[in-house]
Amino acid sequence: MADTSQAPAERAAPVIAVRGATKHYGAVRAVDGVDLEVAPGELFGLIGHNGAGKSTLFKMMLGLIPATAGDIRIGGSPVTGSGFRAVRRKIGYLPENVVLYDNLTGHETLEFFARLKGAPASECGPALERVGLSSAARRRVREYSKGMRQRLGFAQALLGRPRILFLDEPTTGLDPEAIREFYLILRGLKADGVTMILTSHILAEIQERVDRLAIMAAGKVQAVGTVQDLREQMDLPLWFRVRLAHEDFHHVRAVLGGLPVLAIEAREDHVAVECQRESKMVVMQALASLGDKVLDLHVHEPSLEDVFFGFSD
Ligand SMILES: Nc1ncnc2c1ncn2[C@@H]1O[C@H](COP(=O)(O)OP(=O)(O)OP(=O)(O)O)[C@@H](O)[C@H]1O
Repeated sequence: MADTSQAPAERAAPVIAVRGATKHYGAVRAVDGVDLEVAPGELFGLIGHNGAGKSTLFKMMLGLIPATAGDIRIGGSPVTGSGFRAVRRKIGYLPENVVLYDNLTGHETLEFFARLKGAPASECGPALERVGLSSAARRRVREYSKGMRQRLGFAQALLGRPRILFLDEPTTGLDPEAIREFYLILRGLKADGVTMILTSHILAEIQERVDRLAIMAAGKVQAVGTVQDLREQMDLPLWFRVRLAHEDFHHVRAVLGGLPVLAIEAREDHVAVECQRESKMVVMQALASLGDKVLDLHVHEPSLEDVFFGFSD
């Protein structure tokens, strides 16, 4: 099987290249020898329990805190070098806790950040519109809900038309519709070739949306790859959910006789069949041999949550 755990060498040089990144706070190994590569235009997820080291790694990658050891390059420039200043202009960052000034309006807030970034003030209106805050642009931030504050934080990250986006828990406080809109924006940015790395605790949310992800635990990267790569690395069993007419349930047992299945359970309106991944096709063929008796058939792959607990526990 192809190794997609790291960006393949034949692809363009990685936008983010982390080698042996380490950050110690006294005895705490917040980040402990992390290697990571993010390819141009990739949407990369970083997941892990509270305190796993995600935000610390983000800050190191942005050159905001010095590493105890290791080499971190963004766009080929070491984040500690003088050349990083130019690269930084191409980076947008949404911190975990974005600091906003309650007395400013949403528009004034963006004007403030635009000045800091050297971005034209003309970008502020469109950025607010992009995150759905146009109608609240003249209201003071003190009146903003949690989700509106988060959107405003995202809008500031978009100022200056960044080519690389670091988004630390970007969907915290967003309602389901706003989360969907947020990922639509990311999809548009990805189509424009923007490279993005984001953290999230909502695994179901990022499962279908990131190209690859890394699972961090205790400062280390435990696994890297696509969701499917990680499923295969964990070798978790999968489930078939077979719906038949009730009187036909016994046929399932009959066609699966002698096959390497882990469990067959008759449920209220279906039969659940569990097997290892390598047996998936033989089990599927056996079930297909039931022909018209099968009313419906679903394969349930392990979720990212199943995989996550497998790697991080
Ligand atoms: N400035 C600091 N001084 C001392 N310890 C720190 C500091 N910043 C982070 N840590 C420690 O480093 C470890 C990693 O913290 P970090 O904030 O990077 O985790 P995280 O994965 O982002 O967690 P969360 O999901 O809760 O945001 C934790 O044990 C934390 O207490």
